[in-house]
Amino acid sequence: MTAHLVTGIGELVTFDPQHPGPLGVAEDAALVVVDGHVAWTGPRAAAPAADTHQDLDGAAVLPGFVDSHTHLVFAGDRSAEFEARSAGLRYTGGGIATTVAATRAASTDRLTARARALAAEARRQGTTTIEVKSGYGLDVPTEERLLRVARTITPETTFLGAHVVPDGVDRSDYLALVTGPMLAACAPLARWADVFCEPGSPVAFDEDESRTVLAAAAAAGLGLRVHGNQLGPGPGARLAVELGAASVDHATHLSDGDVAGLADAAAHGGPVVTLLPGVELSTRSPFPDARRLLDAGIEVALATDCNPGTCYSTSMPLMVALAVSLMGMTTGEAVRAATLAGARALRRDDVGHLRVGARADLCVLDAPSHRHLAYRPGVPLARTLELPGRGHVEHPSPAPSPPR
Ligand SMILES: N=CN[C@@H](CCC(=O)O)C(=O)O
Ligand SMILES: [Zn+2]
Repeated sequence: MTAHLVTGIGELVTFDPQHPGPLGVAEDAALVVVDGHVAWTGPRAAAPAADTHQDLDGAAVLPGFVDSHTHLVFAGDRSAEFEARSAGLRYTGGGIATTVAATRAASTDRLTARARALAAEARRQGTTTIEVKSGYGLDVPTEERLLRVARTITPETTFLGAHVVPDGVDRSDYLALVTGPMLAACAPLARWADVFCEPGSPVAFDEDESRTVLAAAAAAGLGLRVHGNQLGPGPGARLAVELGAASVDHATHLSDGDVAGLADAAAHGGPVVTLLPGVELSTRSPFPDARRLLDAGIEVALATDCNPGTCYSTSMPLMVALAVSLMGMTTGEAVRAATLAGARALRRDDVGHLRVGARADLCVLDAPSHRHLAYRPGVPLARTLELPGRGHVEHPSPAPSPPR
């Protein structure tokens, strides 16, 4: 058992109540890692002896980012759709069909290489835990293939057969496929199931359809997540509460009733609300009001939603900067949302913090404080700290326990 000591940490964000403030910050700090886990944190002057040592010269260290919502496995390019939005085109979800066609036509090797490149890109910016959804296959063999690719990257895989109804397929036939043979083929490869619940969209799913999808997934042993309230008001957040989902994502258009329901549920481990500000940036839409959710006592997470249609970014630092400057979050709240709350959205307690026993997933900033993530937007300050003896694995989390 080798102990590795990290010193010269100007500011160490732990979320450990033994250190001051809501972020559990130790200053002029040190951290000891044993067997890939945090064994000790505290002031440099009190650090125990260790076998190996590195010094960070005053850098800030945070838990690695937890990106709890991505669609990394796809082929093709939708930069023309992005460009058309600058001429006033509204996002409706219609472009998903373009990605589905390109993805079906791509080889598994090509899909794997691209997804792994995106995961590595995320890791270079400090992301150490990542969720990956299917949803650009929309037939049984391709959805299964996408989940097999996703599992080479992360144990946090999500079956999103109910992304949209594919072109030329009858809605009720597709619902039967998603909740029948497709679910049977995909459930063994996934930890979670998700649905694009957006009754205003002709391609996504309404309340009854979404409830049917989620109930079938829960019966197959999957934990639940919901894409809801993205394009307009709708039942997504309410359904997430009703069905005990771990997270409702997007949540841009919430009614007072939605917020009250989420706040009531928050007291009993109800859904985390995962905001995806890169989507509002890319689709030129109004940003969600994070302040309203935080003031109601709701756990708010931030994630990238990396996908070719609504946000082609793997950058958690960008999401933090957007949340602070445009969504009413403090830098501390945004850092919590990108780490601890992301872990809660995945029902993980081994990541997203640096309490003793946590995985030693460390994000180091080329800056003295977490505040610089928002203060210096667009500057590549964050990286994953590779520790001796751990080797370089893209996302080395072990298979987590079942969600429910
Ligand atoms: N909203 C649904 N799905 C994705 C976008 C998919 C796409 O447009 O390709 C999202 O989370 O934004
Ligand atoms: Zn999404």
